[in-house]
Amino acid sequence: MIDKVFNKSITKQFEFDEEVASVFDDMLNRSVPFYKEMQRLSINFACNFLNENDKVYDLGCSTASMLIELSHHCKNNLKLIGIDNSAAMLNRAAKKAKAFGVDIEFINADLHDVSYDEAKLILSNYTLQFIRPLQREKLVKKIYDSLQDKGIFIFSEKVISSNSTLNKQSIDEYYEFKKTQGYSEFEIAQKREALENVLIPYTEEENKKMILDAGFSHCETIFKWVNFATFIAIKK
Ligand SMILES: Nc1ncnc2c1ncn2[C@@H]1O[C@H](C[S@+](CC[C@H]([NH3+])C(=O)[O-])CC(=O)[O-])[C@@H](O)[C@H]1O
Ligand SMILES: O=C(O)C(=O)Cc1ccccc1
Repeated sequence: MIDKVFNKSITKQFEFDEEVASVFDDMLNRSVPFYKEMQRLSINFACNFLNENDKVYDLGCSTASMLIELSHHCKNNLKLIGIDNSAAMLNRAAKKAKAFGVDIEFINADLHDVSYDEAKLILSNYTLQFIRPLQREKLVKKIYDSLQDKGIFIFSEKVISSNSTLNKQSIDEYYEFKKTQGYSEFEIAQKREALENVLIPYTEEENKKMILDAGFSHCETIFKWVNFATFIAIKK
């Protein structure tokens, strides 16, 4: 379904509710520049590290697009687990996984409340940005602790620039992108307001510092378009 969520006047904060879930795949494809390319690159990098029966978590899996694509592209059998605190998202995720014949365990919970088993790969695309800063650092430490040795954390985030001129230009560039995707100025402004204080982006440097502070030995940006970035972190 086509995303028209912000075509009408909205006064509440952004939420991953039934209405957003029902149009989510379209929303993400039209709101995240090069979403499919980011997904393709993340999967290719991930597959190089994965072995038979490895455990993979997707934190904030939404409608499970990433896990379904991963299962299609990796030659190994994987144990896939998707976690999200939106029941509306997981309903759609379960239906999609079934339709594509992919076996995924879904956990409807807050990312802070889950105790993670040891995993080879943890994915989290565009989800840490919704976690309050102090909690975010704690969650990343938990992610680090849950990974096996040589485990991998691949995540994507909307980022800001520490240079205010470039930051403003980046926001303008992103809004031009949204216009090319068919969003009106009204829809763009409404969503911007709804996301205020809900989506809290870090700079690329702050993201890397958070990762290294958690104990990871390496963090690399594998993809970046203006204010959207994908990182790969390696546990020694
Ligand atoms: N504390 C939390 N606990 C659990 N889930 C959460 C929490 N906070 C947010 N979420 C969930 O994180 C997801 C973020 S969307 C991820 C896209 C996906 N990764 C994709 O690549 O398709 C990104 C976006 O919409 O920008 C939503 O499904 C929330 O319900
Ligand atoms: O659409 C936006 O303005 C964004 O910043 C990206 C986004 C995409 C999907 C849900 C929330 C935010």
